[in-house]
Amino acid sequence: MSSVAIQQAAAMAAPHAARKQGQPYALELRDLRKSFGKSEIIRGAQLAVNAGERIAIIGPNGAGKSTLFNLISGRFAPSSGEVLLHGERIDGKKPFEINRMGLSRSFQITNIFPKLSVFENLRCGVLWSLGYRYSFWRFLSNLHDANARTEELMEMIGLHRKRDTLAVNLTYAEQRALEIGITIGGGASVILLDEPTAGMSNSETAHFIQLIKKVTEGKTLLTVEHDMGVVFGLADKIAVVVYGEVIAFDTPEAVRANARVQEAYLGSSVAEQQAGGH
Ligand SMILES: Nc1ncnc2c1ncn2[C@@H]1O[C@H](COP(=O)(O)OP(=O)(O)OP(=O)(O)O)[C@@H](O)[C@H]1O
Repeated sequence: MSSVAIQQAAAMAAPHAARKQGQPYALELRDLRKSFGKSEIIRGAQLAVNAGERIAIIGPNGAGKSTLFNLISGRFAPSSGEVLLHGERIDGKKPFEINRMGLSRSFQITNIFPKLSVFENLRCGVLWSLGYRYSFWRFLSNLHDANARTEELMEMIGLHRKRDTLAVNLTYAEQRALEIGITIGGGASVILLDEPTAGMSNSETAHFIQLIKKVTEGKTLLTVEHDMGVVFGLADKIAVVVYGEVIAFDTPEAVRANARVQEAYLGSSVAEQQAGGH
């Protein structure tokens, strides 16, 4: 993506969602720490995300971005500190419990059922979220709603014409769209996407940024991202993670101008990537 396109996309990013007084943050990390053996990987991370904000988490390789996602989504329990979802503690809870509380993390493509159609894949996600696994009778009563919701999702992610296509026969970009459809299918209000455009061409990426914006409208979005075109096109705010700490959390413009960030990571990277046409 060219630097002009990046600036245009940044200008179009949603205005920052304001937090009403007394309302909890959609997601909050308080002095979060995680050690693997003797190595402390996350070192007192702090973050407070308002409902409806789109956040990109960036940082050098090995800074701890994926580990943060794993701590938030419940794959890892923190060594200490707190994770709050809409003001409720979720640290230490299991991934499915956190999912039920309204936070959904993108499934990897390997979690798409390759031999099921687009419709069937999406409906699995929707039915799961409606709780069909607890009761067959509930499953039957929910089926109508689930079908309607699935049709709506298919339209939203632009795969309605591929309704009966098996997931294995979709293009890579279509599979990633399906993955996002499954992630948002359950109606979660906080969505975590791990490098959603990785492996896509420039034109696919530009299209996908718009798709992500559309399907996460009104939701809180966190992405881990390396591509600065995606970061500046998608994010209301950027969290810069360096060595297990959030060293800056601000608007793209402010982060770009932040001396500590430039020194630690971003200055050269943005300049290089923009010059490189990303
Ligand atoms: N399960 C684990 N056991 C031991 N060490 C781990 C584990 N998971 C991550 N680490 C270590 O934690 C550090 C941070 O890794 P992490 O994957 O979170 O970084 P990252 O910022 O996502 O990097 P990248 O941008 O390269 O994906 C690395 O040194 C990694 O080796």
